[in-house]
Amino acid sequence: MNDGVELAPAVQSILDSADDRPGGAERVSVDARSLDEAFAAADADGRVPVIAEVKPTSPTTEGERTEDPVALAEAMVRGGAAALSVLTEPTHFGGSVENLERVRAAVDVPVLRKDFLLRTEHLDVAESDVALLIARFLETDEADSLEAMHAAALERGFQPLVEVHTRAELERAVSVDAEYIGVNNRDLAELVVDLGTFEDLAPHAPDHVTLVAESGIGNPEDVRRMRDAGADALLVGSAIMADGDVEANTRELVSA
Ligand SMILES: O=C(O)c1ccccc1NCC(=O)[C@H](O)[C@H](O)COP(=O)(O)O
Repeated sequence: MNDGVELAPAVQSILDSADDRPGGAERVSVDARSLDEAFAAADADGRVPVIAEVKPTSPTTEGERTEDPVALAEAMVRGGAAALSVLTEPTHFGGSVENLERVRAAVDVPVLRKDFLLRTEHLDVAESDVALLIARFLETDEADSLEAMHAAALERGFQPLVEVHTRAELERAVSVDAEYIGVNNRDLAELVVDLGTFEDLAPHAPDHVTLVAESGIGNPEDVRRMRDAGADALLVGSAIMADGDVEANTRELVSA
C-alpha cells in the first residue's frame, strides 16, 4: 500500500532491485504442504508454532552466516520449528532461489518464500508452500494489486501469507479474504521494531484468520508476549540466526 511515507533507503533499494528481477518463464503449480497442519501438530505436542527463517544477512544485521542453508534448515527443524522461511532476495539478504529449492527438498515442513514479490510473474520463479505478499508494496505503479497477487498465488497452489503493518493494510488483507495474515512489527519506512504493533492490530483481525507475529521476537519473553496478544504462530529470523547453535536457538523459542 502506498501511503506516501518515504521508505528507508535500504528498503527503497530492495524494491528497486526487486522491480528489475525477471519473472518465471512458465506458470508454476504447487502441491503445498499444509501450514494449518504444521501449526496444529506443533500445538498438539506443546511446541509454540514457529516459522524459523534462513536469513544469511539483512540491512539491519552485522555480518553474514555463511553455513550451508540446508544444514541451518535441518537444525531448525530438529529444534522444533513448525515451518521454515527462506530468503530468496539475493542482494540485500544473501538469499537465493537455489537455497529455497535445496531446503524444500531436504525437509518435510512447509517452506515460505521470503522475498519482495511485485508482479504475478514473480510468483513463477520458484515453488514454495507459502508465498509472502507484502501489502504495503502491492499498491504502487510498479506492482500488481494485492487482490491480483493473492488470487494468482491461490491459483498456483501457494498458501499466501499477507504481511501488514497498519490498520489500513490489515483491512485491505481482510478485504481480499486472506486466510493467513502476518503482522510485521518492523516498520519498513524507518526499520524500527516495536512489538506493540502486533498487540495493536491483532484485536482487529477476524477470528478465522491465522495470525502470524513477524519480526523483532528475540527471546522467550517476547514469544509469550506475542502469544498472549493472539499470535497463532511467530516468524523469527535474527534471534535464531544469531551467534551460536541454531538448533538450540530455535528450541529455546519453541519451548517458551
Ligand atoms: O530484517 C531486516 O533487516 C529487513 C530490512 C528491510 C526490509 C525487511 C527486513 N526484514 C524482513 C522480515 O520480515 C524479517 O526477515 C522477518 O520478519 C524476521 O524478522 P527478525 O526475526 O526480526 O529477523
